[in-house]
Amino acid sequence: MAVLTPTVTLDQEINPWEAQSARFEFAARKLNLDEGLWKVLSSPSREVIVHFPVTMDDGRIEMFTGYRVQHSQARGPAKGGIRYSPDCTLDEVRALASWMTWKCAVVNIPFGGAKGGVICDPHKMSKGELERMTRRYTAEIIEFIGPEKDVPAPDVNTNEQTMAWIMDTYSMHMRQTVTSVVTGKPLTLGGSRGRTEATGRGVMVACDESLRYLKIPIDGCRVIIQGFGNVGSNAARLMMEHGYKIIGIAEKDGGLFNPNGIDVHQLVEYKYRNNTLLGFRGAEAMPSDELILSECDILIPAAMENVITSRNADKLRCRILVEGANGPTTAVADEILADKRIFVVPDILANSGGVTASYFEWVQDRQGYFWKEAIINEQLETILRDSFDDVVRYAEAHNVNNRIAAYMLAIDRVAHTIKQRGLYA
Ligand SMILES: NC(=O)C1=CN([C@@H]2O[C@H](COP(=O)(O)OP(=O)(O)OC[C@H]3O[C@@H](n4cnc5c(N)ncnc54)[C@H](OP(=O)(O)O)[C@@H]3O)[C@@H](O)[C@H]2O)C=CC1
Ligand SMILES: O=C(O)CCC(=O)C(=O)O
Repeated sequence: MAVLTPTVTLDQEINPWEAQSARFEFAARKLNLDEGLWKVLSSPSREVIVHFPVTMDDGRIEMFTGYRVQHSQARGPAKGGIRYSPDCTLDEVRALASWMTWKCAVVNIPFGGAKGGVICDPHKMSKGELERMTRRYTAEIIEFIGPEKDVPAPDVNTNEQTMAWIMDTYSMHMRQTVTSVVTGKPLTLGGSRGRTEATGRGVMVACDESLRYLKIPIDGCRVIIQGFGNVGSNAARLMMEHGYKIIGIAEKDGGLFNPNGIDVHQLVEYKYRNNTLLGFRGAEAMPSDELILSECDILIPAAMENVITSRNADKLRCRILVEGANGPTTAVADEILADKRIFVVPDILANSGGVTASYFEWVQDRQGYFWKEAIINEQLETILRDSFDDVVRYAEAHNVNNRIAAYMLAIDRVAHTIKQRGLYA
């Protein structure tokens, strides 16, 4: 049975909220989920939309629109990143918030799900403009966030500096320093060792476990990665150091291909200096959309949504797809990948290393005691390996693919908590 009928329009197919809802409904039906719980879980519990002014460097006032959507707080405070993007929409943030609920449940950490976004083009803004925008956005949503309510983190185009501004703005309003209001902060402001690399590290663990499950050796395993930001660059570096061969890296302005492997350390250095991958001498230039269709063992989309759709899924030439990004594959494409027998590690499992390390950061901030990096990495890897195992065993037991298994496992855990709390009496 198809998760989403292939007769949907492309607009419907690439709407992230539709993509999330299609998988939720399919998994809920399989679970025979109680009708009331279905209603509770199929829409976010709170959607905040704010319009706010920012003084730009030239003295102009610009109005910005921001969102913070909380999907569920049943298992604990809502948790999830904030993204800055000109294409950010409410439906996208809704979907991302729901994916956070399922992701935290898959790795069994005590959080619900939320996500935030501001419509802006951060590449065209100065540091001062970004700081003023971040502080004003924080002030606008301040009553809805907090260590016990909703804990933001970095996502696309936000980073530890953004988190430092949010933490400082929140603390100014509370009249005391509250580090645990956000995660992904700089180390000196209550950040955690290992958080910056955590999502990439988790992606590597997902690749290791997939290979172990499929009985394929790691050494020389050929990998193509789309996106060379936080997730993509850290996954690429850690994986190269671990014996993988990174043969392709695709970014918005073009891709790089080298069948003998790209030196990721040199590429990180090059991008830092030039702010682009273009012109790097250690690989051939190749258009990004062509690169992600090239033959490889593992493809890792680690940039954005809707990269693999009904238009290109049948052209993929990878054996394993590990979703570093949120929502890179549409529900229609899922069916095509299943027909091609591509082994998929879904986003809510594959990129869960970030929120798992965020959980460690939140715990450390509240304890006021900071752990060594080796302990963080070890605990992160244990949680991710166990969660991978839970998902693939669930998939085998229920004869569903890994994505539906992850949704079923997560929905069941959240539903159980709601019933236990008696929220649904
Ligand atoms: N950061 C985290 O901890 C987590 C992130 N994720 C998800 O991972 C994905 C990437 O996030 P993150 O690495 O943090 O974001 P970043 O902003 O750090 O990096 C995104 C990268 O993707 C590139 N990119 C953007 N559009 C395209 C495109 N069309 N083709 C190829 N590359 C593109 C960007 O290039 P440019 O800068 O030129 O636009 C940038 O290098 C997102 O889906 C995010 O939600 C999931 C879990 C945790
Ligand atoms: O670290 C976090 O809290 C959330 C990261 C995030 O936004 C995500 O996993 O998509």
